[in-house]
Amino acid sequence: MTTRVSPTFSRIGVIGGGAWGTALALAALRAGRETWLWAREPAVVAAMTAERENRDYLPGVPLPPDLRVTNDLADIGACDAVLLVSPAQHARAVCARLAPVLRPGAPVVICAKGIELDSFALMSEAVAAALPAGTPLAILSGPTFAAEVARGLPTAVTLACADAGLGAGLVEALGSRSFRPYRSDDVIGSQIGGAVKNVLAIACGVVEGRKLGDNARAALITRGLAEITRLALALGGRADTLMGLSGLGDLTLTCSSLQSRNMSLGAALGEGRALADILAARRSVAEGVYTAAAVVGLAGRLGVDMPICAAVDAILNKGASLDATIEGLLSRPFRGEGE
Ligand SMILES: NC(=O)C1=CN([C@@H]2O[C@H](COP(=O)(O)OP(=O)(O)OC[C@H]3O[C@@H](n4cnc5c(N)ncnc54)[C@H](O)[C@@H]3O)[C@@H](O)[C@H]2O)C=CC1
Ligand SMILES: O=C(CO)COP(=O)(O)O
Repeated sequence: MTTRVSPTFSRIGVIGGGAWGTALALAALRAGRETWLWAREPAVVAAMTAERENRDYLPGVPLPPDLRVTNDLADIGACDAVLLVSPAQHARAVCARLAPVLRPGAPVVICAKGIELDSFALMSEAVAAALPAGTPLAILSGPTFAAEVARGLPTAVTLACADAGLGAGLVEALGSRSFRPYRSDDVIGSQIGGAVKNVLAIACGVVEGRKLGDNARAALITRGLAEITRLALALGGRADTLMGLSGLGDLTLTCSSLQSRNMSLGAALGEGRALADILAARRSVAEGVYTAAAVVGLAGRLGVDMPICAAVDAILNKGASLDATIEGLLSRPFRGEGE
């Protein structure tokens, strides 16, 4: 159902004291909202409160005194709208903890990018199953390195919501000169771009690490977009969404910069480092590592061909050799570009 009047949201709660949750909290503050940031680790809350900096996940960015930091989910549940910024594999569990304290009718904006490993559920499905029935949901996705958003550099995102009035209210609440949300009603398509581009960024990182060249990276981006679009269409998303910020926009960003945790992980793999060693040296999440298997499972269930994602999954999870997997991709039969 579409609400007629855009609701106003004066108090925003952000779940997730990682880089992106912290950056989004700063964006909400800049938009003029009272903002609460929940971090899971008491030590991170204590450090953010005392030092006014998130040294663990977003070092070097001062946190203004009016950012409220909390370890109590009830503070978030009392807000007018909630941004969910936990890693995708933990989103369902965090929502189960939020559910009993969530203000009835408060919308939850999903900002995590990924597909659940065990269930192959999209974030909207996993989160809806854990929250009270009827909780309004929206998706925020797009080309957004947290460190740049945190510094107030110009950024545009897709904000997708089935309810146009609610979507417009959330855009008003979160938007500012430097953080520009564009409305959409495609909650499926806007999730697929953000989830799958992380897997493709690992592939582009491998190309970088193996020194296969810029042509190969452009080919992967383009054929990767074809894979994303096929999956989104099979799930009921729209192709035009994938040509927008949450699709092409995010794919281009993440596949072109070693600022991306996914691309840099792929580059390290391409240089010959072992996945376990790369992961052991990081605290931050590289969602593509988990979404690779989920996307391949989901695509298999739907009969969608996703050879690049399957190649990444084979390298990460099935012990496939890098060179043999690259050779396998290059030896595929020639086909029409639109097939
Ligand atoms: N960092 C970025 O530039 C962007 C990140 N995102 C997405 O935002 C989501 C969160 O990523 P970041 O903030 O970058 O994370 P991060 O890598 O900076 O930090 C890891 C986060 O995971 C949390 N965590 C670890 N174990 C957990 C558990 N068992 N339950 C709940 N939370 C747990 C930590 O508390 C921490 O907040 C991901 O889905 C990511 O793809 C989306 C856009 C930009
Ligand atoms: O989602 C992102 C940019 O839009 C962040 O990408 P990484 O998680 O690969 O750093």
